[in-house]
Amino acid sequence: MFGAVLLSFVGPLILWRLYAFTIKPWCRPNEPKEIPYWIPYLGHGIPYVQNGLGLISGARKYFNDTREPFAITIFGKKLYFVTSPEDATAFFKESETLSFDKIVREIASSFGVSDTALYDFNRQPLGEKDDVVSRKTGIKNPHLKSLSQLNKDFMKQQFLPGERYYELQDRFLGYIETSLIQVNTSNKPATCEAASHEHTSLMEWSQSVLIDAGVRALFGDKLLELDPDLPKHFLKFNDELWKLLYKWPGATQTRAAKSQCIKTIQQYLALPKHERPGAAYVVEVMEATQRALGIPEDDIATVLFMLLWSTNTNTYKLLFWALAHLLQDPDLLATIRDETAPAIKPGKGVSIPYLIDSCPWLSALFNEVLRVYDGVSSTRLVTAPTSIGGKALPVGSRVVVPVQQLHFNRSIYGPDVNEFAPERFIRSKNLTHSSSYRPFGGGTSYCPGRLLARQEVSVFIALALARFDVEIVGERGVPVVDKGLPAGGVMSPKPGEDLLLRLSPRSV
Ligand code: HEM
Repeated sequence: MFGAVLLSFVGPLILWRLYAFTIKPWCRPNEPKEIPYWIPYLGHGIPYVQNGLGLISGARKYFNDTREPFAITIFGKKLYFVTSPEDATAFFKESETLSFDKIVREIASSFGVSDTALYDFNRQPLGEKDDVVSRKTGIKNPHLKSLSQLNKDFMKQQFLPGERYYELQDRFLGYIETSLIQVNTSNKPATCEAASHEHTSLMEWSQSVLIDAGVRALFGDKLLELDPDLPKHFLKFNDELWKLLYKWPGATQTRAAKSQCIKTIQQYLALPKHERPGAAYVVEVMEATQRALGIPEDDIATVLFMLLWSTNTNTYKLLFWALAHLLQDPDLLATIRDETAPAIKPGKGVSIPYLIDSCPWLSALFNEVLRVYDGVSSTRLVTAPTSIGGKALPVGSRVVVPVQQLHFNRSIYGPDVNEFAPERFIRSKNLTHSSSYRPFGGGTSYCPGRLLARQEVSVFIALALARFDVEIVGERGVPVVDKGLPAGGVMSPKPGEDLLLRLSPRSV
């Protein structure tokens, strides 16, 4: 009896598997091959959440490392993965049929932006008379763009060099500088909640200085006055955002952290303008244009929270890894301390052009940290028939470039690909222009914050080395990275992996 039931279940399963993974690929050679699985719908969902990077590397090797696009089914969705540099370039160029906007829309929905607001955001005005945003705010919109398209322009105006950018840069870097000036009696920077009275956690140091600067540079000081714990809620949310994106059950605490941040931004928005001075252009213009469209305040707060998230989600982790490696390498530390010293002029602040153009080892460290720890997976929705690497991608499917597959390509980076070796960027000056180096994506969604991210990390390191002798407490190697969770950005260390530091002021 049991045998018959088993057979009636197993028989069709074997037939289905034979059809899906042997016969169908044979009949349709122009479609990407798929990694076989046994349980329909589930596919490789669990291994993806447990060790997504390992699963993708395993899949690439399963197909003999040809780097042709391949597919993996994850919880009922078939994702197409692109891992060769040439295909990644095609992916970023193909902005017409591979839509990033639709993915942003899904992310916005996971953040809690309402369907009505999303509709308003993505609606293109039919003509000048219908262009309410332009009429009410005076913002020119000759191409009748939707508000979500205009937002991209606002972000570029804010984060790419120009008058508005320099204003933000001064404020951002000014906050970092102030945070690193004050040292209280227990030898820790004033803004840091250290792990003990004498020691500072590297992660807390990186988080407290950069998130504080990030929030203040965008919103002025008011937001942190309204909720001094905002950075804590933000970090809780940031660590677990993947649960919302993957609709993971039981993400109550993640939702609570998100709601807390949004509630504070809503309180901020409810204040009269004169009580919340110091907001950046991008915050002001996003608020004004959404109000013009009649978008409710809770949606405006959620959209501004997305802005806060996109500007702060990665950089503190980048700084953490840069310092974690630097502090284990006395020669590199001495080199970077020497080369950055001329950038710091007492009373005149830090010279950014000097740090960026005349400090090759600092740049090499920054580039190598991004190569090794950036776990970004650029994702697009296929909106019209598209072919990449000679393989047809079905309309409605998702296609992903997992950047780690490019950054650990032995044929590009050589036999030491698995080593942390900043000198590779000194040896090969053009490596950052390689199509296999894409920490900030590419094409129309090329990260507008890439310059600011580099400056934040560079200024922090230069000032920290000039102002402190930084020692690691105890015998610890570089913390172990958590490759298990679907990071979606710069990866975190595994829980409990951190470095304790002792900071002693240097006489400058
Ligand atoms: C280590 C730091 C950072 C990394 C690794 C990073 C990475 C990326 C990547 C890969 C994308 C493109 C996503 C895609 O095409 O699928 C992106 C987009 C974006 N990034 Fe960054 N980013 C960083 C820092 C920043 C900072 C500091 C800001 C703002 C100040 C920022 C703002 C944005 C925005 C607004 C977008 C969306 C652009 C669009 O919609 O076209 N990022 N980032």
